[in-house]
Amino acid sequence: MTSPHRHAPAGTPRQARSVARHVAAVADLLAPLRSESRTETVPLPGALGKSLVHGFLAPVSLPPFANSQMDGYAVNSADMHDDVTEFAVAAPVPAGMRPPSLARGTAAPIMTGAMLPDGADAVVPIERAVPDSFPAPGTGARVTLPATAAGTYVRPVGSDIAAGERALAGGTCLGPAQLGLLAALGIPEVEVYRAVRILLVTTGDEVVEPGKDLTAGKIYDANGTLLEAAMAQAGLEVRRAGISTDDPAELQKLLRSQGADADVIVTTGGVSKGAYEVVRQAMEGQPVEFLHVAMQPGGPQGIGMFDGVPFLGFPGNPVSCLVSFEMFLRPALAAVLGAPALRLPVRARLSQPLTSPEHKHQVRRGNLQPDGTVRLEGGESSHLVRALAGSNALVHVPAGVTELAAGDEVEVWML
Ligand SMILES: Nc1nc2c(c(=O)[nH]1)N[C@H]1C(S)=C(S)[C@@H](COP(=O)(O)OP(=O)(O)OC[C@H]3O[C@@H](n4cnc5c(N)ncnc54)[C@H](O)[C@@H]3O)O[C@H]1N2
Ligand code: MOO
Repeated sequence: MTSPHRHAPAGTPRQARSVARHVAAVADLLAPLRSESRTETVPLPGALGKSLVHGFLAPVSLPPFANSQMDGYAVNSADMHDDVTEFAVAAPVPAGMRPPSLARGTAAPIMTGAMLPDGADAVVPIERAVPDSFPAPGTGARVTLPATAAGTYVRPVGSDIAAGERALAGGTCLGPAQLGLLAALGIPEVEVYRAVRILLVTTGDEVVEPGKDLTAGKIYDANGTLLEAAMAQAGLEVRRAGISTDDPAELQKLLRSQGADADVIVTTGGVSKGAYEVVRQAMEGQPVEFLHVAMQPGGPQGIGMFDGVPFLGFPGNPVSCLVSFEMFLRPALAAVLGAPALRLPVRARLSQPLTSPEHKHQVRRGNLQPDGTVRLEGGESSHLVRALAGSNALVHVPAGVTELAAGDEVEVWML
């Protein structure tokens, strides 16, 4: 008698680990990176893409004072009894200092952002004044203004954030907007987690540096550049150790000579089931596990420690190693440190049908269109770098889903 569950489906190792479990395992491995010893205080521009160590409260209110939202006249709305009221034009409100109080029955020319004088509670834009241009100061001019309610075109003190309110939470990934808020609050430097240092090694006797001659059986190293760029864009500090041959002793030497001060060692290739899996062999005797994640591409993975340094062994196919970075290393670092930011997940409609292996989470590459549809680029194979280069998104087909039709909704991550 056969049980439908007795055998793993073809191509899926029995003990495949789920994507979520592997993300958690990578996060556990990297948890020690969240340590006081890995923090630094840097001027704001140096904090871009890094994660804030401590949350903090606003030291000042924004705006710090009530000010005008328009170029126009500051008035006291209580002076306006009719549809239109004539005012004596007061001295213009100077920018950057406290203006004198507004005398009743007068309207003071005020520019956008200038402090509202005491006694004023509204601003009438210059376009609504008669005449609709500012008179020369001190000419005894008069202006007619329409009835205006208190608060009109006034930005109240603290209307953005009040002093003492939470400005940013610890673990926030600092992008331009967050750094802009810090600057607006008058904070010149912040304590962040230092950039994670990656030692990146690509492997394979067949792999040669771009620019060298391509002899029979050789291919150019795409992974080194692809991953270095992906990691650099995510704010990681990457050291390339070059290409290791398939000699495990050479790889060990390379890792020992360059890996000691790395936060994480990442290799590509040499992790599957071939006869010469250099990474597997180089890790013998180290607490490193080689396993299969129920994901396509990027199934074969290595994880553990090499000489006490956290180690991740990504598969050698170019798309597989990029997908491994996006699916495991980025989310794990985001969970542990708060940076890099997670990819933005959006819902999109497939513009064509697809099939996917039942027990694997499939990650296809695609192009999200302005109309909310996503067009798949290339097939599922993990050697398709040209299709990857034409994509702007990863398209997720969760385990358990075997077929999707054109028009079906999928989650995509914007790259
Ligand atoms: N019998 C099995 N064979 C394979 C399995 C399996 O489960 N059983 N898994 C397949 C999958 S899935 C993947 S992914 C690969 C992973 O292989 P490795 O990590 O051992 O990587 P390599 O064999 O070294 O290379 C795979 C592929 O990628 C090319 N490559 C390697 N490095 C680079 C580089 N730096 N730049 C560009 N291309 C690179 C390499 O030439 C191979 O074509 O294993 C499958 N096999
Ligand atoms: O994981 Mo492999 O990446 O399916 O080609």
